[in-house]
Amino acid sequence: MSILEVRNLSKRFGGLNVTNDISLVLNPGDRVALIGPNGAGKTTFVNLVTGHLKADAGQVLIAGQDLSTASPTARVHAGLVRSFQVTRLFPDMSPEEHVALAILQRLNRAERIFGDYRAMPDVMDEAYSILDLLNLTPLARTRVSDIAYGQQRLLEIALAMALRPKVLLLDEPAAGVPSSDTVLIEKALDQLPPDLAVLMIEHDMDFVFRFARRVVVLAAGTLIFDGTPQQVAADPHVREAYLGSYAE
Ligand SMILES: Nc1ncnc2c1ncn2[C@@H]1O[C@H](COP(=O)(O)OP(=O)(O)OP(=O)(O)O)[C@@H](O)[C@H]1O
Repeated sequence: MSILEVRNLSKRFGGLNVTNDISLVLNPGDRVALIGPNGAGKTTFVNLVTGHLKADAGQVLIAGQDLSTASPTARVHAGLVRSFQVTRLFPDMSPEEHVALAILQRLNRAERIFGDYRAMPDVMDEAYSILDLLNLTPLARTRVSDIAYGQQRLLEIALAMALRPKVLLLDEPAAGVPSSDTVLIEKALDQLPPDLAVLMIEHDMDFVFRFARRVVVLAAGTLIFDGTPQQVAADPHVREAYLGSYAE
């Protein structure tokens, strides 16, 4: 069964068709890059899928459940999780604290947030398995303000993983990261659970070609291509709409 199914999703802003009858299916284990020129409607599409924007028409099914009118929180509970943004991290807190608190929140034990989570072995075990997954264990007790930006971005993904996603939505995970550190992000993404479906908005085409096994292209609100990275580079419509000089 597909883990995310988007059917005929549409959204207009004033006279502009920002999302034009888009359908998309993600299966467990998919690694999909969502690309398109600036203003193509990528962010809007993701906001419609997460429920942060209301669609004019269409359906969103998560693990077979129709959640088209459900709140963003209900969609998170169903397994659709978007990575947090660095701007939402607390500079004085450590990665360990961030991840432990995210786990407590998921477990509805947030009332114990001010208790000592270090005395909760289940929370600590899970926190460290997530920190390990993202290669953050050596920095577990360092203040976020003292860790490199690339590792802060990994912490965003760690927080999303603490919510036990079935589908993980990533918004340009390597944006702003110095090129010397993008390999850290790539390595960590390679370690994500194989049955997790990942949909990533990404502009960096080198990154896309290394990460994605499937590429979806939006142009002017319309899905114009869904195929392999090898096919995308050769598709004349994509070249015309987007890749331009990159594909030459
Ligand atoms: N709240 C809004 N009200 C009106 N128009 C909007 C709104 N949000 C986005 N738009 C317009 O919808 C179009 C798609 O924007 P969107 O941000 O989804 O594109 P994008 O592909 O994510 O772009 P980028 O790569 O630059 O982030 C743009 O023309 C944008 O100006």
